[in-house]
Amino acid sequence: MMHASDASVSQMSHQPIVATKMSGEMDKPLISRRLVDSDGSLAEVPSEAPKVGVLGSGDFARSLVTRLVGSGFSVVVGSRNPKRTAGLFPSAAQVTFQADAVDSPDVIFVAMFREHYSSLCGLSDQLAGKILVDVSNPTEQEHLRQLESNAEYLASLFPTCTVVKAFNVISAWTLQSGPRDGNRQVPICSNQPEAKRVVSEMVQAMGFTPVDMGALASAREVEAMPLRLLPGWKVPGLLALGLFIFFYIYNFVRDVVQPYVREGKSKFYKLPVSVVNTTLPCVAYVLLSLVYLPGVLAAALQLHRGTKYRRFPDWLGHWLQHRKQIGLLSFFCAALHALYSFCLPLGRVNRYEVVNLALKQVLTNKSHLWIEEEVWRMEIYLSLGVLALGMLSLLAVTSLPSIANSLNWREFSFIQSTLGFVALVLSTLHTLTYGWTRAFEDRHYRFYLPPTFTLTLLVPCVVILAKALFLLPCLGGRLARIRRGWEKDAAVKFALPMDHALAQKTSHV
Ligand SMILES: Cc1cc2nc3c(=O)[nH]c(=O)nc-3n(C[C@H](O)[C@H](O)[C@H](O)COP(=O)(O)OP(=O)(O)OC[C@H]3O[C@@H](n4cnc5c(N)ncnc54)[C@H](O)[C@@H]3O)c2cc1C
Ligand SMILES: NC(=O)C1=CN([C@@H]2O[C@H](COP(=O)(O)OP(=O)(O)OC[C@H]3O[C@@H](n4cnc5c(N)ncnc54)[C@H](OP(=O)(O)O)[C@@H]3O)[C@@H](O)[C@H]2O)C=CC1
Ligand code: HEM
Ligand SMILES: [Cu+2]
Ligand SMILES: [Fe+3]
Repeated sequence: MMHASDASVSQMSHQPIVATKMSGEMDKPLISRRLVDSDGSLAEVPSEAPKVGVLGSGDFARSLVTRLVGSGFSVVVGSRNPKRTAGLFPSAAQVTFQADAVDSPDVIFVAMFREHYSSLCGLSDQLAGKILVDVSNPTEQEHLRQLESNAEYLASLFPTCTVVKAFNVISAWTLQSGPRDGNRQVPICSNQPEAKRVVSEMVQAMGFTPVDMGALASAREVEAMPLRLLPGWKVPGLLALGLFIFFYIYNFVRDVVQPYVREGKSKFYKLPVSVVNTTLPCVAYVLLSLVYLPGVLAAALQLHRGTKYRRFPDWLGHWLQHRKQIGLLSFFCAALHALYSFCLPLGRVNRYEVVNLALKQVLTNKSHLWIEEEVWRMEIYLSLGVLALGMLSLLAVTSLPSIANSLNWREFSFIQSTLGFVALVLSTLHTLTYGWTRAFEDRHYRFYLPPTFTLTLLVPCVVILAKALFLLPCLGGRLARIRRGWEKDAAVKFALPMDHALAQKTSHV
């Protein structure tokens, strides 16, 4: 049995303890971190570092051993070919044959792949009664194919051992560099609480945080954890991708196909920058409006129901929870849009167009090209775009946990809710001043398709109008009351169990 503190005590004072063994009990360190066990009984001060076995000599085994040695454990590695592999391990670790390695430690890490577990069956007598730690990760295909988790499979091969699932979510790299990089949490499960406690304490001694996941039946779930790639981002990511594809095709048809079909002009040069820079802002803008739409829907639902004490439908609850990801994706697209916009004047296209225009003017003998309205429109929409992006950057910065933690709840919600909405309004003005009268001019309808920006305006305008409506005293006051707990049917109805049963019997609504 070993404790986190046992391990760290022996790590810090390994030498003195070894020395005291020879010179007698009196010379033991006066202050030991753990003289009394949690149950009140006197705990033995460990006379030597706790011993741990590791089977396997691969990447994971090497990192694990390095970390274990660094955390004060005495490690013995079991390899099929110890001569060849000994050089790969820190010199403090003992590397020997599998059969020799499993004899003395009570805890043995199995750092091998599932398909090789059965090769250990010859050791089952020696392993009897010990704790086996399963660190394995299935691949996606294996996980789908096998109903039984790797850990349960190991347990079925060694019924006399206690299997603990742990460390599979930690990469070999994180193990080696210590818990400074990457995830600190190590989910643990096992059918035996005592074994789970022993391994939890080792996890802690190694600088990680154990998370109890219950019985070994949860191993399948624990093994699925590393397979999940950015769980909260899947739906928002697909949404952004879907919008991108839609708007890209739409703009491709309008800006490239239509001129080619109708006038035989080749405008394929627009594909890398121009079409992308018409697509990205539309995606950013629509995503931004989708961040604020669910709040409006929630408010409308509360107004309609006259209470806030009823659960939102699942789709709305889910949507509300994914706003952060949708918002950050919107920010990402908007930032790319800004960069692309800055790049537009750098392209050849721009230079040729400027020169051609200049030449045309010379030929038609016009000297001063200056359209006051165009100038103002440009200046204003650029300024609005920059302001909107600035606001969004503020939201993005405050979504970093370290910064969010330094704000109080009101500050955070002011930035996220109020300034975020201001960003939506600024983006709308940016889009409107960019679009200007284009929506009403026939020549901008190519193949009867309206200019792209007109498509994006629908949702944001609904959100802005709804927010304005909620500011009206009649609706806003009611909403504020509902959110403070007021209910439409003010009298709270108490139903005695008997009444309830009666009501059920009599009414068949
Ligand atoms: C770049 C960027 C980064 C973002 N980062 C984050 C982030 O880090 N974290 C995050 O959460 N969001 C983030 N978002 C999403 C978005 O900014 C927030 O969700 C924002 O709070 C939404 O504002 P809202 O006014 O629509 O909704 P809410 O702030 O939810 O409020 C809507 C209204 O409903 C009320 N209300 C809210 N919840 C309840 C409730 N349970 N019961 C009763 N009334 C309620 C409020 O009082 C408010 O009046 C980000 C967005 C962007 C664009
Ligand atoms: N690499 C990583 O970042 C992570 C790995 N894991 C898990 O750790 C386990 C080991 O992974 P990793 O170290 O990367 O794999 P490797 O292939 O690098 O190592 C596997 C080791 O298994 C040993 N072994 C024992 N019996 C056999 C056998 N019959 N055939 C082949 N090898 C055998 C070998 O050691 P020897 O030749 O000395 O006997 C070998 O070094 C896997 O279950 C993996 O899912 C979990 C989390 C992260
Ligand atoms: C530094 C910030 C920004 C700059 C410099 C900028 C610049 C531009 C430019 C130059 C255009 C015209 C593109 C073209 O000619 O095809 C444009 C259009 C547009 N911008 Fe921005 N913008 C910025 C920020 C934003 C933000 C934050 C949003 C919204 C989230 C946004 C949404 C749009 C939209 C929807 C269009 C119309 C696209 C179309 O239909 O063609 N912009 N912007
Ligand atoms: Cu989800
Ligand atoms: Fe103990």
